[in-house]
Amino acid sequence: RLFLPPPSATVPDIPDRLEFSQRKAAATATEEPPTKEKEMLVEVEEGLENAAQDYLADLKQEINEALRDRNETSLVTILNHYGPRSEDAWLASLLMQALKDLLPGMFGAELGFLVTTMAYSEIRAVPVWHVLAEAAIEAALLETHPRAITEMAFGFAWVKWQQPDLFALLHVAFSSCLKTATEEQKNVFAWACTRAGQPATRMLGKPSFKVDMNTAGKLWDRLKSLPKSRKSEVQTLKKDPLPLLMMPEAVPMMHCDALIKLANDEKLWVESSELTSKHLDCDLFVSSRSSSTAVLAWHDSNPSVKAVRSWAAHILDVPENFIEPLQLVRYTDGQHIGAHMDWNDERDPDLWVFGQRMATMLVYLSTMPEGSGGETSFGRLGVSVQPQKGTALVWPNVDETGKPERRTIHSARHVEGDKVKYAMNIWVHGQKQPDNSWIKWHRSTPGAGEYSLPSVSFPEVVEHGGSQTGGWKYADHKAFMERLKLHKHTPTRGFFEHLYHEMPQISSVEIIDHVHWLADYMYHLAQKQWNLDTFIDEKEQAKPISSSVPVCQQLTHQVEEDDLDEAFRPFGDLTSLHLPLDRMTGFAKGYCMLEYRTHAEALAALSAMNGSKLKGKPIEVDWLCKEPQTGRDARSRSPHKNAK
Ligand SMILES: O=C(O)CCC(=O)C(=O)O
Ligand SMILES: [Fe+2]
Repeated sequence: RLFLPPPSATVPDIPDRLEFSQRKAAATATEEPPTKEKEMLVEVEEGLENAAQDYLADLKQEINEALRDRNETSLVTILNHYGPRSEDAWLASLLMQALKDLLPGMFGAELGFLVTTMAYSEIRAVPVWHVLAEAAIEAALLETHPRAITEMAFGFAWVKWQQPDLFALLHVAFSSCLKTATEEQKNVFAWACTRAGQPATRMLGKPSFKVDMNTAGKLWDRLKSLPKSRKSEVQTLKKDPLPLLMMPEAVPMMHCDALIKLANDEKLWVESSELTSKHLDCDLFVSSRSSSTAVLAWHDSNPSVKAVRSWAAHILDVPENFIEPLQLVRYTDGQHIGAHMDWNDERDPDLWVFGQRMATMLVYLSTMPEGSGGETSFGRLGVSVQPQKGTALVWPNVDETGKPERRTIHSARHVEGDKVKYAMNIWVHGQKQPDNSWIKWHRSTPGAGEYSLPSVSFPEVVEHGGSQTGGWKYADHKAFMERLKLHKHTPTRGFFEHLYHEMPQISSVEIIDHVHWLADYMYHLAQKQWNLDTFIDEKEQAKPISSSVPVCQQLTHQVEEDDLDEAFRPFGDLTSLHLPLDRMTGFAKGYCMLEYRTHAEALAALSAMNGSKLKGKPIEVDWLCKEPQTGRDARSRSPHKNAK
C-alpha cells in the first residue's frame, strides 16, 4: 500500500485557498453577528483542515512504514510526488510538516536512510533539506552507535554524489556537529564517508598514517629484547635496518591443523582473484596476489583462535584487542603474492578506525619442502624463509618512530607442485581494534554489504565497499570499463555516445564524474606502482635462496639477450632473463639472471652450462643465492648473497 496523492480534483489548490482566506478575512473583519456566508466559510475551513490532517497522518504513516522496511522504492515514490510539485506550497508544506513531526523520533540510522533516499529523489526544495540538515545535526550529536553514524555518513556521501548542490547544506550541518562529536564518532563518520568514495578531506582531514611514537618505540624495544630473553625460542634473522625474528615451533601442530580445518569447514576461503583481477579484468587492475584468503572474524571463541591470539599478544606484550582478526592464506600450484608492504595505504579508509598495522606475525601452517617454492622473501633485507609448519616470523611494519617502513617489502614466491602452502597473518595494530560486530570486515562475513552504498548491493560490489568501482554498481562499472577499453582507454565523444545509449539509467553527468574518478584512481595506482618500482633493483639483488634462479657470470661485454636466450632456452621454460646493461656504455655488465619455472630445469641448465663457452669466453653459472650456511650459524637460516 503506497501513499498516493488525492485525485487532483479534491486537492484544494493554492488560488482557492488564497481566495478562501481573503474572503474569510473580509467576513471576519466586520464586527457583525455571524452571517450565513461566514458560517459556511467556517465549515469549509474545518473541512479543509480535517482533510489536511488526514493527508498528513497518511503521509506520516507511509513514510514511517517505508523507513521501517527500508523500502527505497516506496520512499522515493512518496518524495518524488512532492519533489517535482514542491513548487506547490501546500504539498511542500505537508511534507515539511510530516518530516518535522517524524524527525525527532527517528534514529540516526533511519535518518541516514532518509537522507540517502532523498538524494535519489527529485526533491529540490531547499526548505525540506534545511529541516533535514537540522535534524541530522541533532541526531548525529545524540548517536553513539557506529552503525547509525555509518548510515548517516553513507547518506551524506551519497548526497554529494547525486545532488552536489544540496550537499552544501548537509556539509554545513555536519561540519558544525563534528565540532562537538567524540573522536570515535568522528572517525567512524570519516571511515564511512571515505569508504563510500567521498573522503571529504576538507571537512574531515586525513587519518593518521603513523603509529603513535611511544607505542611503536615500546614494540621495537620488545622485539630487540626477545632474542635475549627467550634465547631458546627466538632467533634473529636480521637486526638492521629492522628486527626480523624467527620462532621455530612457535604454534603447536594441533592448532595449525585446527585453524585450517576451521576455514575449510566454514567455507571461509575467498580467492584473491575473485576480489580483484577476475572481476575487474581490465588492464588497469593488475592483481598481485593469486592466493586465497580466509578471515577468522567471528571465531574468537574457537580454542585455537583464542590460544593463538593470546600467545601473540603475550609475545609482543600488547593488549589482545590490538590484534585484528586472524587471516589465513592458502597457495596452490603457481600461486603467489607479489612484493608488498603490510601497512595500509595513505588513502585506506580503514586507517580511520583501525589505525596502522604496527607489526606482522606470520605463522606457517604447513611445511614447504625445498624445491616446492612458497618462500617468503624480504627483498630489501636479503632474507628468504622456507615455510616450516608452526614457525612464526615477526617484524615491525613501522620504524621506531611509528612511520611505515618501506624496507619491510616482502613477497611469497610461487608454489611449485602439489604441495599446498598455508600461512596465517596475525596483524597487530598500535591501538585498540573496535568491536567487530558492526564493521564489514569481509564480504563473506555475516552482515557484509550492509554498509555498501544503497544501490550497490552485496555481493555485486567488489571489495573496499565500492571504492574500487568509484562507488558504482559493479555491473555498471564493468560495462563502463569494457566500453572504455574498446575505445583504447580514451574517453572520446564516441565513448560517451555509446555509453549514453547503453546505460540509460545513468546520467551523462555521472559518466563524466566516473571518468574523473578513474583518472584519479589511475594516478593513485601509478603512484603506488612507482613506489614499488623504485625498489626493484634491491628486490632483484636479493632474490631468495631460490630453487629456480641461476645466475650467470663472467660474460663478455658483447653478449646480448638473444645469445643467452638461445643458449639457455633448451633447458626448459625460461620465465625470465635479465641482463643488466652498463648505463654509460650500453654494453652488458657481465652477469645475468635467469629464472626457470622449475628447480629441475634450472639445475639442468646450471650443470650443463657452468664452465661452457659463450661468445668464446668460459662462463660461470651458479645459484643466485647459496644454500644456508652450515656450522655455528646454521639454525639462523640466514642466507648470504652470492653475487656482489
Ligand atoms: O605467505 C607468505 O609467505 C606471506 C604472506 C603475506 O605477506 C601476506 O599475506 O601479506
Ligand atoms: Fe604480507
